[in-house]
Amino acid sequence: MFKIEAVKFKDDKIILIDQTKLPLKEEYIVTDDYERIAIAIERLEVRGAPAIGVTAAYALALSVKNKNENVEEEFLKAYNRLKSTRPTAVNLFFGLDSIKEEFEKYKNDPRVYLKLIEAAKRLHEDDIEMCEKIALNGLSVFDRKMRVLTHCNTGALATGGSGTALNVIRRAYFNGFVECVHVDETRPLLQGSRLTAWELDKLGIPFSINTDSTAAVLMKEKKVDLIITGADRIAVNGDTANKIGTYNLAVLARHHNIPFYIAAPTSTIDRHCPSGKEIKIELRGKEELVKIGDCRFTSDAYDAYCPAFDVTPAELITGIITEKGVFGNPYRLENV
Ligand SMILES: CSC[C@H]1O[C@H](OP(=O)(O)O)[C@H](O)[C@@H]1O
Repeated sequence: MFKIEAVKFKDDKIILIDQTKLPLKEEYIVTDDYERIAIAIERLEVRGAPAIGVTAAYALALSVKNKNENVEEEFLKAYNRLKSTRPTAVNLFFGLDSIKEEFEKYKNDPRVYLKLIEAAKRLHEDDIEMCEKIALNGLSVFDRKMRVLTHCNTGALATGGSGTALNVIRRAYFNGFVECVHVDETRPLLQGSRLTAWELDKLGIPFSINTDSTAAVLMKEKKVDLIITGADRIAVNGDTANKIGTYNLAVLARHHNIPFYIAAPTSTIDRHCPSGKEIKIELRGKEELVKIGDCRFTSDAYDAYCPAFDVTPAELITGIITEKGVFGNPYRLENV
């Protein structure tokens, strides 16, 4: 069976499928250079909170490969460069800090590279296991065959494993609980119509793509029974940052009395973040709004506002599906 992997580590190289080229081309980036990985994260050639955390961990480990002098200096240079790539997804910092902790233990040990790679592989294996537990726990939110709407991409392309929200949908489908999936195209970078559609097609799960602005009428016409999206950072009180347009869905879901769930690993919970007010939202360049791929469709002289994420307040979230279970309101996630 076709296996989708956002990131692989083989023969001391990181292998990424270039997500900016999907679904029309399947091209790969193969490198051991952390700077190339930093650029890949910034360009969203690899994207999705857990996927960038795993990828950055491998890249940081590689920064000390074959280094015999100035090892700590090189490591910290790589750490700071990778840390600067994208500000919102907490998994990036979780991955980098996991490797940094390991480096502090082994920085004077000749086996330091091997130890850091082992730590990165453990992080990757944990992510794979987390994805399956989330999918299993997510089954509890289905009480019948349901039509599910999702936003952005939260499948294997967004993680080190089989995905979060889209993995819940996948497992529910193969357990007979999903009739079809409504896929928000997810402007401006179209992670839905390009990546989620590609994954569902490979899985043989029935879906249809809709513009983000069509989600409201799908709910009004009672064509949606459940909404599940991913997350990039979850505050202790349950406020959740996710792809821009998620907040819209949560407000609409409340208006139409439709259950709205977030699916994410507990590594996406920021225990130092009391509420959504403290979450830094990444602003992307207006190029991403005035072009699709290389095709410009409006003047670049116009101003544009392009936040990559928005924050959904906890009171609009029915439940948060994690590998440790499904949590509900009121959220107190500092010790999860
Ligand atoms: C499983 S995390 C997926 C999460 O990441 C996406 O953002 P981006 O494509 O910009 O990396 C989006 O917010 C998804 O929900």
